[in-house]
Amino acid sequence: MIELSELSGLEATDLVLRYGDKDVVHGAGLHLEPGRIVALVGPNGSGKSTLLRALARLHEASSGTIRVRPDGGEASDALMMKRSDFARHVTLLSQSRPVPHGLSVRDVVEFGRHPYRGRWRAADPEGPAAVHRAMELTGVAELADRGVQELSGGQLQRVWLASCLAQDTSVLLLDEPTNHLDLRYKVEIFDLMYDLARIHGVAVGVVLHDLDEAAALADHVVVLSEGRIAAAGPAHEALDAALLSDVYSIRIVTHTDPLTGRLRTRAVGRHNDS
Ligand SMILES: Nc1ncnc2c1ncn2[C@@H]1O[C@H](COP(=O)(O)OP(=O)(O)OP(=O)(O)O)[C@@H](O)[C@H]1O
Repeated sequence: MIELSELSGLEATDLVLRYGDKDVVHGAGLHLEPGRIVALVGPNGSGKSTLLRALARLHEASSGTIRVRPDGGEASDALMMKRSDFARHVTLLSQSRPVPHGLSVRDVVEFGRHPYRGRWRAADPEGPAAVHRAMELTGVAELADRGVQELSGGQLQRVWLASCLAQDTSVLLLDEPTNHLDLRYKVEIFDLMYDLARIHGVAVGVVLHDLDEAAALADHVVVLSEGRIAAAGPAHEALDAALLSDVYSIRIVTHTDPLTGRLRTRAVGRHNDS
């Protein structure tokens, strides 16, 4: 297991992100700390995926800073790091990935070890154990020799997650990771995220649409609206009913579940205003 003291998180400040000449994120900041889960929520098109992709250096920031502290020492400018060095510290499970042709599940999970192999396919003594562990954690070990093209959407999602886990990073970014998953795997992936944060000290940043899931899972919730951070903090603070109603343009009510003490939200439609 990784020592907590060796780990650091990722800190982004004042990120401006654009497509062409259109700004879609206007100066957002985010701090992902070791051992904690940050959920990004917000309406469609509010900039969640773009922000996550920028944190993973898959979308170039027009301005702003992203820093990571790879070895527990001084924070480094992530944008200046060598790609392979950065990939040892930060990984992203993105929303949609093309299905590779002719590859087995094991091949795809092993791809997660690419930052450790280098250009000349150098030895990666920890690779086999990391791949095995990632497949066990995500429940895909029994699929190891199957072609990824044969898999269901949910199985494939777990294979991609296994590939990210094999990368063995201290920052894990997940864009709607429970898409396509049935109830069992959804709960298991949430449990896994919790364990990765709490036991292994990983800094987790996750985009979720379900506000109740965000409230249940995250230490810190960030509400994005039209590319700006509308609220941030513990769920009970950030998920304010009036603010959410404004952000989502629909009436949203909240209450605290008396059994769990967790915040629950409900969008009130025209036919369920009871
Ligand atoms: N490739 C692209 N080219 C141009 N504009 C884009 C592109 N991708 C996204 N956008 C725009 O950027 C804005 C933010 O999109 P983004 O996908 O980050 O939002 P999101 O909050 O993740 O949305 P969703 O909840 O629907 O996944 C939207 O206005 C979207 O139309």
